[in-house]
Amino acid sequence: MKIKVCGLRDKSNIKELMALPLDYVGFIFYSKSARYVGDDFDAEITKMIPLHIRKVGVFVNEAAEKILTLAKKYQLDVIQLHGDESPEDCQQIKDSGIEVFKAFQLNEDFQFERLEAYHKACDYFLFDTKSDSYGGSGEKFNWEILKKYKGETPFFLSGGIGIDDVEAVKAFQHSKLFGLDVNSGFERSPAVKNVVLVEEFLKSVRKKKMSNNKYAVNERGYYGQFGGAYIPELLRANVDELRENYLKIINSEKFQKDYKRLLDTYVGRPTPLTKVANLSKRFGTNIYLKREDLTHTGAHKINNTVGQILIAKYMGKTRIIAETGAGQHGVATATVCALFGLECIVYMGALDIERQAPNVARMKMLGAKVVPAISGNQTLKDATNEAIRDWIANPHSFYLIGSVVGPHPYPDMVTRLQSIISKEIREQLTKETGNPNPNYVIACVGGGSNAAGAFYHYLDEEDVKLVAVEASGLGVNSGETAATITIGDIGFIHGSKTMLMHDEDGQITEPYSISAGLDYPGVGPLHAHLAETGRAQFLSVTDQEALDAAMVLAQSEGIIPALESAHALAALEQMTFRKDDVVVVNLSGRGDKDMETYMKEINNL
Ligand SMILES: O=C(O)c1ccccc1N[C@@H]1O[C@H](COP(=O)(O)O)[C@@H](O)[C@H]1O
Repeated sequence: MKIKVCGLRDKSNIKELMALPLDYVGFIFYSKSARYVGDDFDAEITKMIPLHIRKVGVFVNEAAEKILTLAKKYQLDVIQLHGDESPEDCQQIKDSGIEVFKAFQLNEDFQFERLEAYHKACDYFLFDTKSDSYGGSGEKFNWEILKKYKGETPFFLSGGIGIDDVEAVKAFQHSKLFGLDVNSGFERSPAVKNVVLVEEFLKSVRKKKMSNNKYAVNERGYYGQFGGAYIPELLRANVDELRENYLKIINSEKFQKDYKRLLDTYVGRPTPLTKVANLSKRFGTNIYLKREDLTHTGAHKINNTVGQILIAKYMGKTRIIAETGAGQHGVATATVCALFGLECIVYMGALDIERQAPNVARMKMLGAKVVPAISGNQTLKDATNEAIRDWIANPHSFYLIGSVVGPHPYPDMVTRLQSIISKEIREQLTKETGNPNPNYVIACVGGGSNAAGAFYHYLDEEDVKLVAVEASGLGVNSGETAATITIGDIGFIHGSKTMLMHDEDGQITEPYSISAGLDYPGVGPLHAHLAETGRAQFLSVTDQEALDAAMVLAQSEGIIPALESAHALAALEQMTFRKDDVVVVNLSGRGDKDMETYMKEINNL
């Protein structure tokens, strides 16, 4: 929720307010207002305002020429029009490249149809109370009226909002509510705000709503209708042992201390949140990359293997089994087994062993035994079957799964271990913009572990739009795809009920994507639930679109992304953003491992 504090002019008061996480500050250029900045307002005052706080000039029926002159002098980012300005007046300001807020004074008789002519000409509306003055009346209106507002343009709520309105504000819901504009309700005297009260208001309004756990796993291991533990009887004891222990261990102080120490000193966390200027310019917004590519081993997978190896140790397990497709999870598992001196057996389809020679060599160098799966298509699915067979035969082993898939508790356990990603994003954005919540979090989805981690702390923050990007391979209808949510159905795979791709006989189909990490015929049950409830938007990106996006990032920012992450980047091309949106893309891994593919697929490399 964006917060604007309006009606400022006193230099020392403004200085104090600048220490608060505000989004907008407003200056009244209407001479009949008690908050009028005055004819000789010092332009140095607006210059000292940090760039991330946007400066709004408030005008009433003023000539466009004068507005634009003052906008230049005071470096205003936004013009708020509070009089009887027409859509053409708004458009004229907008055409000059400045953002426009148009204020409307509401009462029960307000005709919302009036707004239709303004949508194109305004960036935001501001709904204030109908009064004899043009604004700043300190009067509230009945917010219920806004149920009638069905327009596209997001709005600020305004009109006499004060510290006593915190609960009402938190309870008020409207899909187009963008921010709050506060003014006379926080004044010591005209144009001088009570900084302590403003700070208290900010904290209370932004305090994380008590999680309603709408998207969390329930005690039976389900996300809505998805999840559960559909496993052979022979596996029951192993899975139950893990289910009974994982939360106790993860929540223990000792685990938290050991896990944090490893994340900080071995994995290399926190990973940076990089604002990418050239990409931001390209998409006309503010793009940040969460740099999982900078972790040890070069991808987010290590957050999970470090956590699971600790859980295995605490459970007294000495033998680790894993399956791997392209070898990345195998390498991350072999890495932590080497670190902890544990036996490591990695099952891998015989065909994948042939295709992924460097990763096979890495696993061997790290001391793991790589066992070929020679049944079926000799790919990931067959490797998983072998790993499960091994687990049944060797119950003292720990089966280390690499994504938010498999029977409960794996999806929840892996999500929690990856949630460090969104925990850090929140902390880093708070420092950077004053607000922990971005407008968008975008991540690629195969099984879905990097996306689950990037989404986790935002699941109940409905103002943050979650975007999951699947690999559509050669196209969603080409038969050569991995876009499970887009073309799949409900079914059962790897011990859980979820969405998967299957043929007419119900057989799971072989997925295809240029990116090995997205080449999976199912998706974690959390993501199936996010898709079904509409909490996350699912987009799909072809091989070619991902390759193009990888080139754009490499050549505009000097970062070569993993092919998986390139899918998340390519989704930017399918979306439209506002100038002041904050967009976080989870850059799940680095591109070194994909150089062979890039060299094969991109001309002149
Ligand atoms: O604040 C003023 O004096 C003012 C004068 C003329 C136009 C707009 C003005 N302020 C805006 O009015 C609303 C509501 O303020 P309040 O909370 O009721 O005091 C707000 O958008 C101010 O930006």
